[in-house]
Amino acid sequence: MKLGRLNHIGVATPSIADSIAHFRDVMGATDITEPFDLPEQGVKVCFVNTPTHGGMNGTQIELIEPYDASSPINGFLSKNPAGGQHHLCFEVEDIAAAREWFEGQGKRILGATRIGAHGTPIFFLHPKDMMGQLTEIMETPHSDTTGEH
Ligand SMILES: CC[C@H](C(=O)O)C(=O)SCCNC(=O)CCNC(=O)[C@H](O)C(C)(C)COP(=O)(O)OP(=O)(O)OC[C@H]1O[C@@H](n2cnc3c(N)ncnc32)[C@H](O)[C@@H]1OP(=O)(O)O
Ligand SMILES: [Co+2]
Repeated sequence: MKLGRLNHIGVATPSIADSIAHFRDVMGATDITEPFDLPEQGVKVCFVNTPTHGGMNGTQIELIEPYDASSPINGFLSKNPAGGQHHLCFEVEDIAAAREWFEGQGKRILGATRIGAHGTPIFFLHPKDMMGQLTEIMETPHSDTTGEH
């Protein structure tokens, strides 16, 4: 396994609208996507694009707000009512090979591999097996990927 690009930092928030105002007005963000719903993932999502560097897109801040009462982030927000850093997402070239690697390492994978907010396959690794860090693994978007973000 080779460490891939840090695609995004997931930040849970009770209010995407408040977080957008914060990143725009306090942090000076100029490139923020329109929020969109991912009901199958239980979240409303919005991306704050950070500046590019070395010709590469900057790591995104992925703002996530619970979509409904069954959202997987409700537990986190009940413990962290103001929100905060929720997960890290690293890119891999081959999601199936990555899944095999982490299974071989005895790391708990949370649910099936599914299509994430970038339109490519993703899975999550349990924080308790990942040094306390909820970790998302995402297949690198390629030019033919249908992802919108
Ligand atoms: C997929 C769309 C988008 C994308 O990028 O494409 C996203 O990233 S959406 C992100 C939201 N979806 C997920 O996070 C899916 C995976 N997450 C889960 O299945 C749950 O959140 C889970 C199982 C990690 C935690 O669920 P919950 O908090 O309800 O369970 P527990 O209270 O039993 O938590 C167990 C244990 O883990 C600690 N915990 C929970 N969340 C986190 C976290 N984000 N970072 C670190 N640790 C976390 C929690 O405090 C418990 O620890 P304990 O010491 O036992 O109290
Ligand atoms: Co994510």
